[in-house]
Amino acid sequence: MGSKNNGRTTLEVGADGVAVITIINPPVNSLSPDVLHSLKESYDEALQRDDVKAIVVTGTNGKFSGGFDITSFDGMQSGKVEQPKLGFVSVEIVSDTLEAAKKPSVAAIDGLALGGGLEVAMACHARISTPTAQLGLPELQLGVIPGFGGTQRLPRLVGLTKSLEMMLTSKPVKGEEAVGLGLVDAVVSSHELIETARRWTLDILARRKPWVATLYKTEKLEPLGEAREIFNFARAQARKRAPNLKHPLVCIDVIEEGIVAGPRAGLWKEAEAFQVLLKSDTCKSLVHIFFAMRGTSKVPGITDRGLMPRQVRKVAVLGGGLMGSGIATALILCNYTVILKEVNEKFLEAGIDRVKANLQSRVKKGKMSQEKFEKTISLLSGVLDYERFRDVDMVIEAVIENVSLKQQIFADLEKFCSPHCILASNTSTIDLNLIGERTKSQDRIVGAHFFSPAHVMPLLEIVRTRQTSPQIIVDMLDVGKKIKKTPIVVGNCTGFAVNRMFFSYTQLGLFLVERGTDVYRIDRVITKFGMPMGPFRLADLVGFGVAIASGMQFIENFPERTYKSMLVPLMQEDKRTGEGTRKGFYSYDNKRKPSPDPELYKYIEKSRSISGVAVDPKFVKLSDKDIVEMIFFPVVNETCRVLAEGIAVKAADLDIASVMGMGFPPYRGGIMFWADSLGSKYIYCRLEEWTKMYGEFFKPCAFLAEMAAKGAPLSAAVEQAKSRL
Ligand SMILES: C[C@H](O)CC(=O)SCCNC(=O)CCNC(=O)[C@H](O)C(C)(C)COP(=O)(O)OP(=O)(O)OC[C@H]1O[C@@H](n2cnc3c(N)ncnc32)[C@H](O)[C@@H]1OP(=O)(O)O
Repeated sequence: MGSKNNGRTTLEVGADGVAVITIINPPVNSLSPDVLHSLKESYDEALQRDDVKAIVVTGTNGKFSGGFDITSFDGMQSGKVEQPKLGFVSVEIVSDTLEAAKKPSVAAIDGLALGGGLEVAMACHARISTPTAQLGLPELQLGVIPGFGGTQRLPRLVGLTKSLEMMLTSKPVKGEEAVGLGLVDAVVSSHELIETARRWTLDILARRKPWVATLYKTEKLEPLGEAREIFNFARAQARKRAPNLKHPLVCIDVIEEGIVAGPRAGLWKEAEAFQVLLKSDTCKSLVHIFFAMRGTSKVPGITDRGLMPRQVRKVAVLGGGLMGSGIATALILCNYTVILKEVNEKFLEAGIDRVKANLQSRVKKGKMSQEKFEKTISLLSGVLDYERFRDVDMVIEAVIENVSLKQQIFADLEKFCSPHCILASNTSTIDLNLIGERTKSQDRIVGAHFFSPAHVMPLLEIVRTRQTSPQIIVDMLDVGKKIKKTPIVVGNCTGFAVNRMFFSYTQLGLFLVERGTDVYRIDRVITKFGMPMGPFRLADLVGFGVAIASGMQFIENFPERTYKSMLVPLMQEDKRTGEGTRKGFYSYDNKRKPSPDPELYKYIEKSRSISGVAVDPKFVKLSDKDIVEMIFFPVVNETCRVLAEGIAVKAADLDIASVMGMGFPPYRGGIMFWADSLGSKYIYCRLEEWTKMYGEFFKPCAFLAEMAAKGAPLSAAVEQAKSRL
């Protein structure tokens, strides 16, 4: 199958006649083609040897297996690596060698058994796990379905409803839940795991415990009529949740085949579907996102220097507003001690109340116990001055966007904090060099740009200036990881990476509306493309105050590519500023449900007349494809500039920025990956055509022009991007 030597299994036979087969392929013991071959060989050997009575399968270093080796997907997709013949793993190895073996086997699961890892475990005749082990079939998050028999065995162990939930959401269960579900047979601590599994397999041999071939179990399966209803419900849910995705529906079909036509038929249908889905654009995009997410914390010149992150124990947050309180919440949730500073008692109390409310909402949803709430909130204390800042390891400033205020704060911080303290600002627009102008500490000033609500949104932009020291970036990356954010390291400029993309996105909506495209149609088309909401619904949600403030920054810094429409200011004049005022592009009822508002057309008319633009029938009848391209190609253009200016290290980081910061659909691989699927030349030509018709605003940047001329993909251009850092 594969050519690279990539992992193996070992076989050790004890005096009790139990052979322990151990999967070894760090870091997660993934099932590479080599591991799978070796697993078959170890099994064949154990089955042949007379001194082996029974088998235990386990993984090295406290991890059973993280599943099929995702790094081998690329080779199989491009045809560089030969795909295993149909059914080789699921039928020949997993079913006909492991499950059909004449000697009993038990899986000893610690750490994780995901995807193919759990599928191997389910083919054993029993499973023992540790209470915290994670067991799941997360293949759908990679655009494929379980391919080693998981679609057939999981329903037979836990029932249809739970197995569908586990596969369709890709969420694992912990060992302690798994035992209740029937997925594992017993839960024991790590140090008892192998011994218990050895005894268990000998007990099976002696018929003191059942010898179960899961593929043929039926008692957990619902009767056919009921099963059909469950499938139909699951299909309706899958269509509603992700209308553009086919593989969840394929997964349901494959499970159904096993119920209707028997598990062997199900296995073959699964094998065929897996091979087809592996080559789909959705799978390629989602696998790209998987690796891109893990790649954002690998920053050339920073994380390859052997620097170790310093320990951050205590963090001070300045400002208890929406952002500051969200940041404080994110920190205490991950066990950091936090001091929240405000300017007076009233603001301080309000800030602490916001943090409490953030935690309480978890308690209400049953995600946090009252006891955990008390323990978490005890990590937070409030102050009105800098006295207690002397022993903090990091400060995150999150006050209003006012340059002189921030300059004063950083000058004060330099006086009160220790010289090792990291000085971070949550500014979303202001130049960090300006913020640190009145200090001598430029080397430890860094941007920590959170997205609202900060305790929920997964992205963190870490902004570095030319002076920020690599150690500070390494420290920030570590804190980011500990508070469960995906960090992207970016350079210092107006709007950094995410807001620059966002700005193009919202502006183009205004351009189209002034020429006659319907507001609500644009939102519908963009939602159908896969964004969580269209640009107008989003503007309402965020509130026009933010849109206007960042708009001003862009007009100032990038005037040649700012579309100047009066629509938003006109609405603001009438106090229509979005969801907060119950009226924006939509009107909102008591439950904040949006509906189209005919009054909006009055404002559109007025802004058209100010801009001197007439309705163009072409724009009234624009196709869905044209709407998508006119909204997103300028975003691609701006993203190219961000890359070419060296604001981002690599295109894949911008894919993650678009997915996690903007809500760009991950199954399209992020903005640059999607652009490359269409081709740089095509995007360049369309932008050129629009530039001629509608002005400089659409003009493709030099980087895009260069890539188009070479016929090169935008994401292959890392070397060309000259870093400004
Ligand atoms: C036919 C079958 O049905 C098909 C399959 O099995 S498809 C695979 C199904 N399995 C999965 O989807 C699991 C994917 N992995 C994960 O969710 C997480 O990596 C994890 C929960 C296993 C570990 O998470 P965490 O401890 O945070 O470590 P994380 O940084 O994600 O991973 C550690 C390293 O292992 C790699 N890795 C994780 N799972 C892998 C896999 N299945 N194959 C290859 N590499 C994998 C990661 O890329 C990362 O590599 P890096 O250090 O070079 O960046």
